[in-house]
Amino acid sequence: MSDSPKSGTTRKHTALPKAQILIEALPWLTRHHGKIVVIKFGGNAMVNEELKAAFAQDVVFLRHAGLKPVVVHGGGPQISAALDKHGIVSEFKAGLRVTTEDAMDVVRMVLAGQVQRELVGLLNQHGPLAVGLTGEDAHTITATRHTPEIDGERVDIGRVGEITAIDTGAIEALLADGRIPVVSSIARSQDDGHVYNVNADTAAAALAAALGAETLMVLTDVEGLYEDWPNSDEVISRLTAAQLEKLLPDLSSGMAPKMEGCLHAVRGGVTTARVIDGRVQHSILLEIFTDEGIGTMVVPDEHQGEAQ
Ligand SMILES: Nc1ncnc2c1ncn2[C@@H]1O[C@H](COP(=O)(O)OP(=O)(O)O)[C@@H](O)[C@H]1O
Ligand SMILES: CC(=O)N[C@@H](CCC(=O)OP(=O)(O)O)C(=O)O
Repeated sequence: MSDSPKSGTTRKHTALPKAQILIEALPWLTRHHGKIVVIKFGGNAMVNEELKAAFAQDVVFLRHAGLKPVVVHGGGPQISAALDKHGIVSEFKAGLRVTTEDAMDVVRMVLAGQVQRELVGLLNQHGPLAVGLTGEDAHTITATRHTPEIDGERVDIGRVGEITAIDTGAIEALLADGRIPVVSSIARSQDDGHVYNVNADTAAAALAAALGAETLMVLTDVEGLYEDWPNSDEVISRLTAAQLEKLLPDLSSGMAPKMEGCLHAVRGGVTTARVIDGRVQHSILLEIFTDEGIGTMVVPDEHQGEAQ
């Protein structure tokens, strides 16, 4: 068959849209160059191997495109499964896991020894890039025992930490060395020396603010913040900090720490905080490098009315 001139023409035609895609990314590449992006990968978004591999590709892509990604991971469902195997029943109060001393050992083992190791391994398939640490390392996250107020009373939920300080030194040194830090949400208390279980959304937001990140991106298992959950799946695409603050008291457990985290981040100087659907392959790249922003974006109040 005379395929040579024809295939040459076909190659030119298919190359053009690919080049266009790359060129369209240019303004975003310029805008985000050198900026820190904190990406929280929720346990519920780690649905299957393909998604985890695509997540790792996206993060490595960002790094090679000149951004500075920092990964903070969750692992709620993975912790619950491991506790179940140990015969420990999972209980949540105010959206936080009631964490006994025995449960804390399991939480630490699953987050630092299992989920973090797996993500570091996937990222490092692309080169010697990822380094895992927990909030315990180099005082990255310091916490004190958290006793949330429920129905007007302080409630003891065990080894759950409230962040009191962030030391960004270790993460900044890794970023300066071209590495991708992968952080597990475990903290140590300087008061009693114990380790504490910290909600991963809260940890990601605190790190984003302390690092002066440009973006906080929270990957979860829904499209974003639904306006009237669970009755409708209408996603709120954009919120100012003030608008979000008004909504916070009505949010239920899964979304509450995420949206509180987004508010904390933008009030702490982060330019945008986004909740996006981690079930969509390459959602990170779509969000950062294209117009097709998906999910819910939170911006500081002074951006009210501005196009993003
Ligand atoms: N307003 C809301 N919009 C979207 N999801 C909500 C809302 N309120 C509660 N949720 C719940 O929050 C869940 C996401 O939080 P979570 O289960 O903690 O995920 P992750 O492991 O990603 O942190 C959703 O699957 C949904 O069930
Ligand atoms: C105190 C507390 O609740 N800690 C969480 C930490 C993991 C987490 O936040 O994981 P996701 O992001 O997947 O929900 C927990 O034990 O489940």
